[in-house]
Amino acid sequence: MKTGIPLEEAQTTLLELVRPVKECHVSLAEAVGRLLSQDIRTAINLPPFDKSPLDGYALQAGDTETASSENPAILQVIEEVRAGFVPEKQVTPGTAIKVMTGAPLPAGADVIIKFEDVARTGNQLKVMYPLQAGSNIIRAGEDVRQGELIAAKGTVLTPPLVGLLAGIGVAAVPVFSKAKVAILSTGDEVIDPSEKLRPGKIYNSNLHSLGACCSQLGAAPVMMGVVPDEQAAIVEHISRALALSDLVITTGGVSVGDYDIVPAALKQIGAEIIFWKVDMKPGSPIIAAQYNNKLIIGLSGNPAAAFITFDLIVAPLIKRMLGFESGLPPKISAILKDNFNKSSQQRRFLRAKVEIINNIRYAKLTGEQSNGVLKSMIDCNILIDVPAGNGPLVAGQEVSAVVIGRQ
Ligand SMILES: Nc1nc2c(c(=O)[nH]1)N[C@H]1C(S)=C(S)[C@@H](COP(=O)(O)OP(=O)(O)OC[C@H]3O[C@@H](n4cnc5c(N)ncnc54)[C@H](O)[C@@H]3O)O[C@H]1N2
Ligand code: MOO
Repeated sequence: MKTGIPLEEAQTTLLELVRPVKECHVSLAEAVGRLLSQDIRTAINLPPFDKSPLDGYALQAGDTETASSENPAILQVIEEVRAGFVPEKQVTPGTAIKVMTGAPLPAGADVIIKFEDVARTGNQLKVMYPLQAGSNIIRAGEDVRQGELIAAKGTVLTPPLVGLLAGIGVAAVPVFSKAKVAILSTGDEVIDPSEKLRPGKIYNSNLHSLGACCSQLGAAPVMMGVVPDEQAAIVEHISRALALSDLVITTGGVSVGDYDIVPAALKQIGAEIIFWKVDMKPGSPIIAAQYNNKLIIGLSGNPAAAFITFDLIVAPLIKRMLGFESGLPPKISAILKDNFNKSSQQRRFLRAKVEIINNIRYAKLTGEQSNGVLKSMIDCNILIDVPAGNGPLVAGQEVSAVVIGRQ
């Protein structure tokens, strides 16, 4: 078992151990935000046939070559075609077929003229000017052509893409399955927000913040509730969580206190401990283990520490399980807007928000930075990466940061 490893080693070691979960098919109504698990090529032209863009008459342009107001082309209307129906007759010289918007172009016709531009008496149609063959016709395949690649495997399904899939007749969309992520909180002091607060107890925020993170990523959280600081109970709950999910996250009980027994419980289950403790603050006591090819990640119980290690270490794993190519958060540099007065013996991540002013990117701290404070996560969309051994930070200095990109 490794201990005190750099964050990047923790990230890459774990990323190598996860694969996208299975594929499944979902309905169009459930598809937005999911990732395509296969390339999609269209089996049809869209639109599937040449059609009319307006309510008018389909005819042959050749009949109108010499047409004028004084000497109009006179045509015989032989049929009417509504959208959704097909013409029974063909347009031949001297004839026209009335077509509604969306109706197929009748065979033999090479131009469509709108109602407002003709005069009609009985079945007789007068066209007062010459028409250009090919005008006012929507061609088959104008949108997409049969065989064309519509979207590649790994593409996120957006509303226009969902619409296009519907347009080419894909009703069941192949997507990567939602990874099931079990979340379990440990701690004798932790109670459900629905309970009455009692002395010494604290409401369970981790279960819900991490469950919300999983949902936002597109995974399916499996909320396992709270388990007391008893090894047997933790063993039982983690075993159950393993059976119900593709990845297990626990919070609390990973430090060195007398009741920090998640590491011992993992060993009792027979899980292989991959590492314990990452060289970062907050969240350093994170533990990662594997059992039957499933990962179990034990995060610190401190709400901000749990959140930050989730963003930096767990979210990339979930993204890969959901089919994303690279789940690692991007890095940026920015000008610090505030002072931060503490020195950092350990590598430290500070909660901040990006602000762009006059094209310059600034990082503004979002509030109190201690490891239990959740409020400063609310506006946080970047984590400033302060190297180990750094002294206090001063407003105006350049810092590097990891984009967590929530909100
Ligand atoms: N002697 C040492 N003590 C501690 C060390 C150390 O190195 N030596 N490390 C500290 C650091 S850093 C951290 S981080 C914490 C990690 O402790 P645990 O992961 O074992 O977490 P707990 O002790 O169970 O809880 C920490 C804190 O968070 C509160 N908590 C726990 N679960 C929840 C929850 N679901 N929702 C809201 N709040 C929760 C809990 O009450 C504690 O206050 O260890 C330090 N100690
Ligand atoms: O790792 Mo604890 O690092 O302060 O939250």
